[in-house]
Amino acid sequence: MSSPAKDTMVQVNGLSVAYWHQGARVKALEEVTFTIPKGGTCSIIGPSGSGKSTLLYVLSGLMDNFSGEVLIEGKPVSRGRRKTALILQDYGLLPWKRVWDNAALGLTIRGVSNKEIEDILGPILQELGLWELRDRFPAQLSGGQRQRTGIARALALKPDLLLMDEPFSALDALTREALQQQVQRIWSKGNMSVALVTHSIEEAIFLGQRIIVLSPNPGRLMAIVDNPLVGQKDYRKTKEFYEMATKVRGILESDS
Ligand SMILES: Nc1ncnc2c1ncn2[C@@H]1O[C@H](COP(=O)(O)OP(=O)(O)OP(=O)(O)O)[C@@H](O)[C@H]1O
Repeated sequence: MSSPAKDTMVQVNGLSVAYWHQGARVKALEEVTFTIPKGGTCSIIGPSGSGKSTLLYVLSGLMDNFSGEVLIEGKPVSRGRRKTALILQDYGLLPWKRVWDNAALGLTIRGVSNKEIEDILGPILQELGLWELRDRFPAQLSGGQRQRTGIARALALKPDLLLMDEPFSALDALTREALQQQVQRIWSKGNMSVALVTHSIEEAIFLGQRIIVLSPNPGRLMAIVDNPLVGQKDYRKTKEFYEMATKVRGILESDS
């Protein structure tokens, strides 16, 4: 087993995953290798079917049927890791619970006291602009507000590894950009490692210090692009952002 550096949060070595479907073996990922540093953000981009969601399931510990090595903080990935949080596309909100209770759900399940929940959740809801909406039900929220509630729930658990599967895909362009900006601010505080799956080249570049590019099915590693200007003011409007988008697009198109 290789020994990861102390500043590495995620280390993936030669990861391959296959599913069985109607008696046939369907390859999802083949020999994928990369790392995510502690406190670093990483976008995972690739066409439909390139194994992006599969990769997140493996990192979350939900899927253990793989070959290769997956280490989180130097230890083999496991389902019970309490400091890993996963946010899925449908936000996972319970329709009969108010914003507050939906955001508190993970803490409630862990048996955290109401007093402690208040102390943890208050600042998070404030930061995400949800405080005034805390008594609403999900049906009374916009898509962006629902997504922020899902993010609040994950942040309340104080994860050191946050995994997000296309979290903004259902949102209109402006809401999406505003929310990207908001999560970028939270992440830039640097105490969390983040892996974000996306179809969007723009989103990958706006949010990931490192961009993992996967090939069409089965997903192989096409490139790891370092994106050091992430978080820079008005990055989206710069020449460098445009050049980075052209570079990532070129890599994606080189295998289609
Ligand atoms: N439960 C399953 N059984 C059989 N095959 C599956 C299963 N889940 C995924 N696959 C296949 O594995 C491959 C990778 O799927 P995955 O959902 O990880 O890709 P993706 O890149 O996230 O796709 P998308 O961008 O469309 O969400 C695809 O070919 C898919 O059809």
